[in-house]
Amino acid sequence: MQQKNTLLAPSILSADFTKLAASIEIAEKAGADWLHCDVMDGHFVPNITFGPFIVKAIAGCSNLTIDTHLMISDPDSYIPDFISAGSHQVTVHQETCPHLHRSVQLIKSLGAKAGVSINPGTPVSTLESILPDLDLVLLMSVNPGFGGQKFIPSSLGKVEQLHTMRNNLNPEMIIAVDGGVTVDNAQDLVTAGADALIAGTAFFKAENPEEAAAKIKSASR
Ligand SMILES: O=C(CO)[C@@H](O)[C@H](O)COP(=O)(O)O
Ligand SMILES: [Co+2]
Repeated sequence: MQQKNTLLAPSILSADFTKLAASIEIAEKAGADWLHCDVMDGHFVPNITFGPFIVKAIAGCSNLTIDTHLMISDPDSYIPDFISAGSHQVTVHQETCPHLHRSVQLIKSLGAKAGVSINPGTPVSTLESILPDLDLVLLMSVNPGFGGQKFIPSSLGKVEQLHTMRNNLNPEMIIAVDGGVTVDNAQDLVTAGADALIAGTAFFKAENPEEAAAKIKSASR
């Protein structure tokens, strides 16, 4: 099988918000592939971050793929705003979408790639019906709401399970892992089937972000 490079998506949540443009430049220079934008509403998750206005500012000063992670209730009402703001990929939570197929089709109809995320407590099997329609799955390896949490070890088995399911149903679909990713667990995650790794703390709080990025991106399968 052809060896693929691991995609790195620094989470802007861990960046210095007083120096957003400089933080984005650090990510670009370090060879990041996506910029991960964590949108939280204080309802679905116990924290509030930012909305389309900030995503637009981020997209305006970056050439990277803008990967927007919506941790909000009723995402359908806001998907158009986040795509107009410059998101190339929009991921919704399975737990927030009673009509998941409709939400996914809405994202695609507006020209963005569509992703679905699941919480650590949600089984991978719940994605089976929607998998053929997806561009990516964002597997949460912490409970969503905050950066800087510890990786939940059982997530590794979920990546393996999803990898098998993806090979059968949608081989082109990307598996991304989000939460507690470090230079030390990156290789295990990629071996299990991850294609993209989201890294907030491990990238922006690293002494040398460029070195951290190189280590994470060197993980291969
Ligand atoms: O979506 C989330 C948390 O809800 C993540 O994207 C985190 O923001 C990643 O941060 P680290 O765990 O890598 O510090
Ligand atoms: Co995220």
